[in-house]
Amino acid sequence: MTRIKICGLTREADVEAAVAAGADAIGFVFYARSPRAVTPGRARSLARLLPPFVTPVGLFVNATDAELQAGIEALPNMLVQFHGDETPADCDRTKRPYLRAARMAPGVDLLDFAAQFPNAQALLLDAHVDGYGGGGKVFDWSLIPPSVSSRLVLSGGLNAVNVADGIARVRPWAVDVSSGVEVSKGIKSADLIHEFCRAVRLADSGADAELSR
Ligand SMILES: O=C(O)c1ccccc1N[C@@H]1O[C@H](COP(=O)(O)O)[C@@H](O)[C@H]1O
Repeated sequence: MTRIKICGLTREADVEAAVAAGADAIGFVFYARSPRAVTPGRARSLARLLPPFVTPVGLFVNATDAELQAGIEALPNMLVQFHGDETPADCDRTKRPYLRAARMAPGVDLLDFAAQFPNAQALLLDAHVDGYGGGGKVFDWSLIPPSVSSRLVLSGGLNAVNVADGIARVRPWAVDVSSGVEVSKGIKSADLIHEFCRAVRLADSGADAELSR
């Protein structure tokens, strides 16, 4: 079963829509330059809407220790998503479970990158865009070496139309979407969230049918 993360939530109604649609994880952007940024206090009040077994994820880009600490204090059970230029030592220093984003572009050696981050719970693969991420851009999935052994979270320009193809080709542990379920930056559409989650479930059931043949 492919896990689903919906990222960049700023409104109660969007959190409720993501939970109702069956999302496994909800991302809060703690990066002040993002149009989807929330403060730790705002993230804490949005995260109160999460039921058990739906994981809050805090996204950081080159954050200071104080910024990380403020996010972790607001959401003590969060998974950290490092989406900037953080080194393995930066990531390990928080002593929290984390995802490490790899910004995919021609020439990126994902095997080498994976070897640098053995403690990451998963590598989150996003397209290389200006502004670090959330650009709604699909990268060339053939850049992913089949031999990479880390768990992968496929991200970057996913939407209800292309996510099944991504699942079939990459077989990721999880998929992550932000722009593809938005009407404008930081404002999600409940309909698009439901369509995205439905497309993931359909892709999974297609894969199951294939396996049982
Ligand atoms: O959402 C942002 O504004 C953002 C800013 C800086 C780094 C990452 C960001 N978002 C993450 O980017 C990927 C891909 O998003 P999209 O679906 O292509 O819009 C996703 O993990 C977002 O969480």
